[in-house]
Amino acid sequence: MTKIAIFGVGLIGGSLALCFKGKPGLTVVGHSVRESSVAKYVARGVVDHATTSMREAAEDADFIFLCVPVGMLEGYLNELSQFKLKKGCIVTDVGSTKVSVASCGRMLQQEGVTFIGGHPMAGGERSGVEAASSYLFENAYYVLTPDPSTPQREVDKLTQLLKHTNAHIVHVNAEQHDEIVGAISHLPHIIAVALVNQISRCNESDPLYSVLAAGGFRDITRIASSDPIVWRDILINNRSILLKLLQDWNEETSAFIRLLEEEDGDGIARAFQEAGAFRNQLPERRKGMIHSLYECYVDVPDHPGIIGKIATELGNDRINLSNMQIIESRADIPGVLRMSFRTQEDLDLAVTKLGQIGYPAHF
Ligand SMILES: NC(=O)C1=CN([C@@H]2O[C@H](COP(=O)(O)OP(=O)(O)OC[C@H]3O[C@@H](n4cnc5c(N)ncnc54)[C@H](O)[C@@H]3O)[C@@H](O)[C@H]2O)C=CC1
Ligand SMILES: O=C(O)C(=O)Cc1ccc(O)cc1
Repeated sequence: MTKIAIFGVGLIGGSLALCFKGKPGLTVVGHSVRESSVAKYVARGVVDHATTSMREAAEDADFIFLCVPVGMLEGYLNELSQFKLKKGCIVTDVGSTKVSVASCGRMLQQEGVTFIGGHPMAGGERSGVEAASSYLFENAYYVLTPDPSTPQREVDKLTQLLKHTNAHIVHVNAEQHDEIVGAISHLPHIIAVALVNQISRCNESDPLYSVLAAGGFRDITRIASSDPIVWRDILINNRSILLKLLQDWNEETSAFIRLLEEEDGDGIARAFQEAGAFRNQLPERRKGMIHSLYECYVDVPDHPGIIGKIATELGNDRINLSNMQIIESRADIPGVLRMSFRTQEDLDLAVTKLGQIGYPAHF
């Protein structure tokens, strides 16, 4: 049996565990510092076995995945370096930054043990094992950052195992990773949080802000609901890159201030044209870092029986609904049902099916 130990069975660790569990020849052990979490992992069927003992989880493992917040990785690597790990063991992490962990990985100087940094570029604003899903990484990029001295055989072993995630494995240099991910993921999280907090302050004097912010504003700021501890650690860890990016951001907003002060309509239109041209050529179908919302809406005037009917019809066609919610439900107005799916494919299938059964979807 190949033993996989997962430290931190939350959104990412739990999703990896679900990708590996039940596959022939693999056994998955989860580790948590808390007894109550250990019981929960087993009860939810996410792992084959769980323990609060780091030694028990690590010592005869073939693969060790560190899936804890970025600020904890150094401590975990330090502790692992005190144990006698199995010869041939591969230790990897899933942290959202890669430069600092690469240097900590060098602490694992045991013969036959290899550290390879990793980052599955998929996730979401929810956290904890409750949000874990075996579909999370499907069609997403999974970055590995082996250094030039890492034996190719070990990189191949990890790549082979990660095939169970159905992600697309890519190799990126750790420095380049942190710069790009800083720009396309960390900076947008900061901007979303700042924007939501700005509007929240407006809302204190006029609650109509939050009423009208339903829908579009809520959707474009989804990532502001991400886990505070996970994101505290990411931003602190990548702070030098983020400080530079925020200076560039200040220049972008200053340029807009000037365009408005000078009532430069052509300049504003040009900014939209340039942004649109770049954005329109971004790849659409592959899952990016910040995941898309695969959602549609259906009017349900007579909703009590119809919700069950729609769920059953989609289920019969094996279309996986990830969430379903009535967002208007008063006697005097028609109900609107919001349906969320995990993939574009499920959404496309659902839209076709809904049309066939007389409930055309809108977006
Ligand atoms: N959330 C996301 O979408 C993504 C997160 N990541 C990375 O994955 C790692 C784990 O993140 P998630 O699974 O989202 O978080 P999570 O909060 O769902 O899971 C974190 C796990 O670490 C454990 N843990 C151990 N020590 C902890 C401590 N001192 N404080 C808090 N939790 C502790 C928790 O019990 C939990 O099992 C992080 O390094 C993050 O940067 C990578 C890709 C996507
Ligand atoms: O909520 C989202 O869509 C994300 O941005 C998910 C995410 C969070 C952290 C990562 O390192 C990678 C992906």
